[in-house]
Amino acid sequence: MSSASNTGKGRGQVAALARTARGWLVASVGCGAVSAACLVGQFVVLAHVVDDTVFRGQSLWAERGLLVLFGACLLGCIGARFASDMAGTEAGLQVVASVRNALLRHLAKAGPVACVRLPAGQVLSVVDEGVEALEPFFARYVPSAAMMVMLPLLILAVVCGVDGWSFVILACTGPLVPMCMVFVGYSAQKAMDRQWGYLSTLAGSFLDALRGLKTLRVFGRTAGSLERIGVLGDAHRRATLSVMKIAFLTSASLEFFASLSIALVAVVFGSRLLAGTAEFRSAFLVLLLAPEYFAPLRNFSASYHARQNAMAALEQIAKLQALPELAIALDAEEVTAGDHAGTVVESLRCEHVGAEYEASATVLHDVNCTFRRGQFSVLSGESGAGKSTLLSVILGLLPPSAGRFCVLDAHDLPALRSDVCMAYVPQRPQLVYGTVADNLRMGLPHASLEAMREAAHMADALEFIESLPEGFSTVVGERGSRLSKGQVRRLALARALLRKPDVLVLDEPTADLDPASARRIASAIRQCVAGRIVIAATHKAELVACADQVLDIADGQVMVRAVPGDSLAQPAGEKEVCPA
Ligand SMILES: Nc1ncnc2c1ncn2[C@@H]1O[C@H](COP(=O)(O)OP(=O)(O)OP(=O)(O)O)[C@@H](O)[C@H]1O
Repeated sequence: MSSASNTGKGRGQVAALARTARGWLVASVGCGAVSAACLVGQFVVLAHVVDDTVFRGQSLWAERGLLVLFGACLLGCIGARFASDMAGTEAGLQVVASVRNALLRHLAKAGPVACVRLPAGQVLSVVDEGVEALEPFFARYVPSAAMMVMLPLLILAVVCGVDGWSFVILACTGPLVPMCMVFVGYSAQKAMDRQWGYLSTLAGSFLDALRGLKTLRVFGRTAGSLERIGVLGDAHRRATLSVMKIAFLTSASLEFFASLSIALVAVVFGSRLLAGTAEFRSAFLVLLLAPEYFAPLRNFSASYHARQNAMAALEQIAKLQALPELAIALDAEEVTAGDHAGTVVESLRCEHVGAEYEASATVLHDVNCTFRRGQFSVLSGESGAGKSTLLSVILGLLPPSAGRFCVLDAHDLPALRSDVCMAYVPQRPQLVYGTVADNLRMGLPHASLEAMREAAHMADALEFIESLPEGFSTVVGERGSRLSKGQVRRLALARALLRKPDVLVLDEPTADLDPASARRIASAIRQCVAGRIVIAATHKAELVACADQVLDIADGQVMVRAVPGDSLAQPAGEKEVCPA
């Protein structure tokens, strides 16, 4: 993508973001204007008072009116500057909060299928540091950019009325600063982009190393991984240093121009004062104003790297925002049993459904099948056949690329997806750092202990939970590291059952389990079938043996296998075929 189109996009994004905190930004710039006016007023009054008392023999008492005015301007300047800073900070914080919320909402809509297209480390660093980088842009850069225009123009106007030579010197040297900023801006932006690239890769590598510590250690690759992280850290340090170098060089060149210009004004005025062709009041006022003419330019330069940083961050944010919204939007995400009274989901139906992750790489095509209430359906097939893909379509995480997936209610009428209480046990269940109860309540936030015990009992997890040192209050460790794989799986099943779902979707629910545990889980699943739709993807014979319907997936197509004693001919949930 060309840098011009990037810049255009960046400007569009900035304008859209500025609208979210427009009030505070206007307040910040407005207060900045008041402080600029007070500052100039204060110096005009001071020059008057000093001239009157030192050269015109006036007493301070005679100047009391001007002294009060000076005090008022001083206080007004301090107060307005404080208010401007506070309003700018508020604007920055508001933008950060709104961008982060929007980004998180978008990631939720993109869903897990789209989110895995970017490395987790990158997503993490953008949502964290990337969004934070917008705060100094709106809190400092935007107000200082406004101030850089207002205060120098005001000073130029005053100086123009006081002394022509000084006006010419300031008017000629002032624009050198923004020109210098534009010149260094391009190389600074490149350095910033490089810095962001290293930060994202570093965050991703660190996360991968933490997750795969066990494997790295067994393979003897811990040192190699640490070395790689070290190299990346070093590259990030160097990129940061080059950014700082540009920032320091910019401010040094600015200082040079400012000092040169002020010295020139002083020398020109000094020589004219000596020659008696200029008066003290004007010279004093111009010398008071000259440093203030450059101060906002200096502040602007100091905050310029905030702009570069924000532009680099916006580019990363745009990549996250470009993730497609694959997950079906469920407004009623907190749907639980009872919330959808009146709708009893009778069946789920795939009609000529196709599924793909990337265009032209179809995983499933022309899938026709029905999942009925009170029926346990098993998706079977070789690894990579597309079982999890079909589950993603059913869960609404991947929209069908062809055909349609529909939900039918008790009257065989289409029901809204958001009316359906679904629960899911993924192939690799995720537990959070917290207690057993915390993890169960992710399924149903205010579940009672009794409800949790009941769900745990159904999932064959109650016995092991009660044998833990603190029962339901035992901390499970990072991603359930203090539990066995089988215990994690049973806990995840209990979490799903706690929701009392209409539709229970399970991906390899008996993986990692010994035959006895697998049979117990199969039997537990079988017990849940009454009154709900249960669908599992599995390779395991003990689950296939429990099924009312087996769907074989091969070559992207689904074949319904005949099962002896099909549940259509048998009352719901009463099948007892789980092997002992
Ligand atoms: N997020 C993804 N992006 C791109 N391709 C994917 C993604 N997930 C799966 N695939 C591809 O889709 C195909 C089907 O994968 P899927 O996970 O559905 O198979 P599966 O039958 O569940 O396999 P397993 O039994 O090993 O879990 C595979 O070729 C896989 O490489």
